Amino acid sequence: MASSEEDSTNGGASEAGEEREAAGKMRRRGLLATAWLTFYNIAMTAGWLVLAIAMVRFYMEKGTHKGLYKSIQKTLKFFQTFALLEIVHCLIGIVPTSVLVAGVQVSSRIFMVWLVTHSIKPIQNEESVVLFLVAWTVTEITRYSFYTFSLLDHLPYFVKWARYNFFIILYPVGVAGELLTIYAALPYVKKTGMLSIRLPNKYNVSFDYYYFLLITMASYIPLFPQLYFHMLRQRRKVLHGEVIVEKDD
Ligand SMILES: CCCCCCCCCCCCC/C=C/C(=O)SCCNC(=O)CCNC(=O)[C@H](O)C(C)(C)COP(=O)(O)OP(=O)(O)OC[C@H]1O[C@@H](n2cnc3c(N)ncnc32)[C@H](O)[C@@H]1OP(=O)(O)O
Repeated sequence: MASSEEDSTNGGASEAGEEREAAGKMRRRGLLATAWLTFYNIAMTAGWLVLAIAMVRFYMEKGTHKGLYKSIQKTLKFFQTFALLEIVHCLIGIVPTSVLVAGVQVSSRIFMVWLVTHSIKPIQNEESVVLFLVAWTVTEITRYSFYTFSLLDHLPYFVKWARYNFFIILYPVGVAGELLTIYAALPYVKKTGMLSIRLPNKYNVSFDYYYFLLITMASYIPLFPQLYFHMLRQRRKVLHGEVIVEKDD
């Protein structure tokens, strides 16, 4: 497997430059933050790997996706909820990712895990759930191993390539899985009135979860392209070295 060093076109000079850049990043971030991020990324890579293995094993043993979500839900909830720390990392400035970009990405996942798939049991066996689970799992194994290897300053070129190419397919697949799952939940939510607050009540407030789901689905239309084009810009910057002047995300 080629390494980032092999990837360089300028041989030794560029290699030394990369090492200086990595050392500079570590100094700016601090030893404690670097140690924490290394632990965090290794734990998250391991967590999503466990999830991937569990999914493959389930499918090989049962030959169906029915029951898959139930069998992996605890691991999924734990690691996806743990990812809330990513917003904290941005807020305290130990990673340079935009709080807004990370916030939209993580909160939409938390929403899918807790307020859709966990709460609406009849949809747990939908094929669309498998679609987003597979997209998320492959993405996260690649992303967290990319961060880990980068922090350790030994990034294999394949991991870098995968981080900035897989998303081209996996992002639309994941989003399609999420939207189809919410869509499948709509009739059940409408029929049961779950998670909704009806008037009259002593607080005089009403909330309709059915319409909330519709609004959430609609919000993918402006938000998803922004995340996708953000990733395409990152791809050009990291893989092709283009200098990109980013507007505030
Ligand atoms: C309440 C309800 C709300 C609902 C809202 C609904 C609307 C939602 C619409 C959108 C829905 C999206 C749903 C998502 C679906 C899926 O995920 S499908 C599967 C495919 N997904 C992807 O491919 C995800 C791609 N996204 C990402 O990779 C990131 O999450 C990102 C934040 C969007 C992009 O990140 P990016 O700007 O490229 O930067 P980073 O990778 O974060 O890197 C920037 C620098 O920061 C360093 N860094 C970041 N994190 C770490 C870390 N944990 N450890 C160490 N370092 C880190 C990174 O190395 C970079 O450093 P430099 O190299 O120095 O720049």
